[in-house]
Amino acid sequence: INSLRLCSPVRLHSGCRLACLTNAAETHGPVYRVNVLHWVLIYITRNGLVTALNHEQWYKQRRIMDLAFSSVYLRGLMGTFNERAETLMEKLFYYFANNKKEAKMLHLVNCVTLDVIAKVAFGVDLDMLNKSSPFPKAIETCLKGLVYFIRDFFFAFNPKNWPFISEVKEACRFLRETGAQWIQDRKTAMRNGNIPQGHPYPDHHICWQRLRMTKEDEEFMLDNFVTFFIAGQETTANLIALCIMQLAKHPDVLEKLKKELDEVIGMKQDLSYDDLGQLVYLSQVLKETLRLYPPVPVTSRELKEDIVIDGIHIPGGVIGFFSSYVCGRMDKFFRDPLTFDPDRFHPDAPRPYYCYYPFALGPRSCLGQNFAQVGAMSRGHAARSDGTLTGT
Ligand code: HEM
Repeated sequence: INSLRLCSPVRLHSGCRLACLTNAAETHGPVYRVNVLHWVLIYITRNGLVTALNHEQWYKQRRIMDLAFSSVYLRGLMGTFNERAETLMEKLFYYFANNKKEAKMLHLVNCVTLDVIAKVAFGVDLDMLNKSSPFPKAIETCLKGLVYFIRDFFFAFNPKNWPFISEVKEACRFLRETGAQWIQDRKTAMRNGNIPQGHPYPDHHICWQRLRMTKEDEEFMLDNFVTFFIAGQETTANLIALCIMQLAKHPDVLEKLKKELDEVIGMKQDLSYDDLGQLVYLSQVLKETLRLYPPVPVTSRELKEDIVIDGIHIPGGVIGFFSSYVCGRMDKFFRDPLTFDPDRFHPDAPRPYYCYYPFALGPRSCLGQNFAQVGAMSRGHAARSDGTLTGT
């Protein structure tokens, strides 16, 4: 309410609006009603990891998931990362290059990241590179809906936008129904003591492990089903696509990277987790891409107590916004900030101090940070200087 009073009645700042909605969700729980003139709006906030407001609930989920994303666990996923990178390279080589066809890299890496998350998190084979599916479009539509909704309070009231809003609702429904179906399949498999064809659900898949599938587990899974696809898929795909774009613009960086890949990987067919640690320049290139193009450019945190920053008093209770995008482009923090220069992240260079946080900082920082980096790096290894596929 305070935020509403502070804002112009015609167009609410998305920040104030978020603050207001966050307060409401905390006070009234996951479903609440807001009356605006004669309109009744029902707000539903789910409890996926990114959006969980209740600390206890978040902490419980995060503890389970931290284990699932640990480096010990990620080691075991290298097979899937390698396999999907290989499929992408085959597609690029045999289909696009051999037929001299233009490849839309963002679409292709979207398919691969989707495949990887579905496989390692849920044990499901989608094979998006070779089969068409409504999945990528549904995720894109949900994200677009989210952005438009945050930008403009009255978006939903303009009849011009109603067809798009129906599309967003349909996309959300599709994602949740698919999630519910996967959970149902899993339960049936557990009940029958077998693993259905095409749905190999051994307990080491991220989201099934440690879950007994109580009603609460099911809710948790469904919320996180959407969370992982939204939080983990597009972000990683954007990172890879933007990195490819930068490499195309900077042949010198590409050459240096190829040299490193040749030296570290050579003709080896599969990358091991330990190989990744040696791909120092590739990691610098990815970091520099994230500096200029952070896939999550803004994050927000509610201040519990009053705080003074740079001599300015900020009262507790307000929502503070942090932008990795803005910090990453400030001359004060990065000299000549618009120049793409991976050597800024050379191991001997001074480390950026609290001005570089593409995965956010603190306890609510990105759960999938290592996962995303391993995923991006294992797709980088195929691009070697001899132009061959890995292993051929
Ligand atoms: C380049 C890729 C990625 C980037 C740049 C990124 C960035 C971020 C950022 C900035 C946050 C904090 C959001 C906030 O607090 O407002 C976050 C949270 C989160 N991310 Fe990522 N992310 C990436 C990939 C992934 C992947 C691959 C997954 C999972 C498969 C994932 C899962 C999550 C989850 C679950 C959270 C919420 C953590 C919590 O609140 O405890 N992310 N991510």
